[in-house]
Amino acid sequence: MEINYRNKTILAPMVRVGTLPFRLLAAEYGADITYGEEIIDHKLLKCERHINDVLGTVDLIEKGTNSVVFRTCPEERSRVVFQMGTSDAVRALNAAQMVCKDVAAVDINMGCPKSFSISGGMGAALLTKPELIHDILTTLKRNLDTHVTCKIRLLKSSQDTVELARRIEKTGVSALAVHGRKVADRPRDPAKWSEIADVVAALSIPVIANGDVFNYADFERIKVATGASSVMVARGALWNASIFSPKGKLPWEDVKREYVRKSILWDNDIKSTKHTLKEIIMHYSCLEFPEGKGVIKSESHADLARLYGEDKYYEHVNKQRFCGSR
Ligand SMILES: Cc1cc2nc3c(=O)[nH]c(=O)nc-3n(C[C@H](O)[C@H](O)[C@H](O)COP(=O)(O)O)c2cc1C
Repeated sequence: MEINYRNKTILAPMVRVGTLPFRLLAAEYGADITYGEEIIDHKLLKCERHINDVLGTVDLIEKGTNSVVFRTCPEERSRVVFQMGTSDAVRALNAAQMVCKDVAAVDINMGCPKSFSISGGMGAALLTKPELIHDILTTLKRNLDTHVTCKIRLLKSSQDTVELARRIEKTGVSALAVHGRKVADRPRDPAKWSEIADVVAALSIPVIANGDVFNYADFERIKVATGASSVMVARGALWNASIFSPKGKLPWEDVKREYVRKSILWDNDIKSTKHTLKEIIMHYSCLEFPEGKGVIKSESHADLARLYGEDKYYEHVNKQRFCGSR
């Protein structure tokens, strides 16, 4: 299925946040492309693909468990990007083949600075191995009938980043996302939009600019500053997914409630729902207050539905499921 990377607003990959309900929420507010959370190839290879007739979803479930590693639905097929962590071309291909028919693109994470990624030779560890990057991306490109992209961080100098970006472009990827921070930078350090601009100027494929977009107006600002036509947002969307709406942000309480409803509807992993809610609450309020304590104590979506006064909706969804439709 065709996905066009020019002039797009994009939900960034976010671990434990970017599951189906959050992606659908962002899309409802206007996100054109929505990335899933990073999933490691080893984990995907332990999964089986299931059609979930009750929810109308495709689920990748870890064998021998009930754990849903990835859930998607036909409604998002044309815009969902599956992001993978890998350090090996053949393993990446085997894993990608399990999902490529259900998603619009496969993206390789080359920016994660966390030690679990680096120690496994994944994420930002790839940035210093251009040969391996080439091997992984060309193997995927040659063998998959879907878009292949990757997401990088900035290297030590702008010249180094541009050199790597040029090598990546030669592999035939459809787009390159650039997070405007270096591996050692912290999230509070400002993203270097000028160094993203250097990459945009050097490439002809679409470059997706990422870093420090917190309002709808920032989409235009980063486009002007970098020359990139597409923009990716992580924290700005996590805190208020209606950032994608040209009409302006909705109150965060309303967005949070809609997220709870979608999590109930799509039977989200409760850990992911709680994690996302906690992140939102911590940004605007405090986990010590009754709402935060209530989220921490909740063990199921039934508990969360009670907390947010959505018990009727929860009952309705369950009745519908019992009757055979979502
Ligand atoms: C909660 C959270 C989880 C993240 N998980 C991922 C991930 O799975 N893969 C990835 O490439 N980047 C991940 N990132 C990095 C973001 O995609 C993005 O590059 C970074 O936050 C900068 O964008 P921002 O300034 O809009 O937040 C994550 C960021 C956050 C805040």
